[in-house]
Amino acid sequence: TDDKNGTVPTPLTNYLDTQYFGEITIGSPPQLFNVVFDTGSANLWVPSQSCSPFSTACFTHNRYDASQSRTYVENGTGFSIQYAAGNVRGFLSEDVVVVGGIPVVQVFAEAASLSAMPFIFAKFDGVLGMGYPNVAIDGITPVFDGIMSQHVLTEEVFSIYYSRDPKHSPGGELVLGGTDPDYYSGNFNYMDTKETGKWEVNMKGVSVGMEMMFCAEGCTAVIDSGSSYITGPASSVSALMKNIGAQLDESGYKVNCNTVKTLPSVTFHLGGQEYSLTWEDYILWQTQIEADVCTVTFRALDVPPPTGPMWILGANFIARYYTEFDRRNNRIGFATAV
Ligand SMILES: COCCCC[C@@](O)(c1ccccc1-c1ccccc1)[C@@H]1CCCN(C(=O)[C@H]2C[C@@H](N)[C@@H](O)C2)C1
Repeated sequence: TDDKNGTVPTPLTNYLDTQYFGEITIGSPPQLFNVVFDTGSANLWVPSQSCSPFSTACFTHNRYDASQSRTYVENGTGFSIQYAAGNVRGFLSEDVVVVGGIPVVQVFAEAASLSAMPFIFAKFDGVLGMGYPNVAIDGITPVFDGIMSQHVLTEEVFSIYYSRDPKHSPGGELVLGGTDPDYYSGNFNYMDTKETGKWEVNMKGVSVGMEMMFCAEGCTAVIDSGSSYITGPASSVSALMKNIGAQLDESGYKVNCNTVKTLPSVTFHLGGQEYSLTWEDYILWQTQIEADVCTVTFRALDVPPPTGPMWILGANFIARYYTEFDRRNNRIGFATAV
């Protein structure tokens, strides 16, 4: 991979279009970890060597061993993070983290306990939050802020490409300091983030087919590279699922695979532009032995006001629209992914 603005792009792995992650190293000599680059959070954590052998989720992943690193600095402050599903508990440590070829001395969390659900299903080891400092737990300076303060980036931006087809390689790419023209076509359309210091924007509405059906009076859209799916208010998502004839079962909304090609586009009105997803973008078609399964990659999630009501645009959106996260201008840019 050639050099882009002083950094090396990080190729990402795409696991079944639902988990995207890439490699970083921590410590000297470097210890390898696969992490989700998550714009919806702002902390770095990886499983710890000191985690209990009974913590299956921890035991089946790469673990950081402080005793093997000559650049390790003890901290010991407690740490815990609660996700929509799952939680992580541990303690803080400091060491040299290398992301996209750039070293940064970083305070991160060693996870001593990981909830079995959902981390036993994780194909990655940890999470590297790419969010703003004000959402960082314990006020820890996030990795990207540590990199920006070194003034090695041509532009204070990072960009994410997620592939749509697990068979293509690479499954995605993170660029620090720029964008990668290999993965988008046309121009970027930009929109300012809300003043909250989060990767979220004002959305003007959500249409199904030609009809504006949701968020007509405006709402918030979070652009979240750490979410597999799109989430929306439960009332809106259930109305949308009813409209496309989807049934909710224990693992999400399903549609009959032979109706899929007739499904309407779902359009998100952001920054004066319309971003449409077709069935190819929002249906996960899994060929199984007995019958194919077609999962709708939308989930209901109610976030109470004042934060909500909100939609979270995750990997299935980013896979269609190559995304540039601009910390210099506090804006997000979308271009058509190729
Ligand atoms: C694109 O790749 C996405 C990675 C998968 C995310 C995820 O699907 C997952 C699946 C299996 C095992 C673990 C995790 C997982 C769990 C927690 C953190 C990171 C990954 C998450 C499942 C629960 C809801 N969800 C979030 O809240 C996410 C929302 C996001 N902002 C994070 O903070 C947590 C997404």
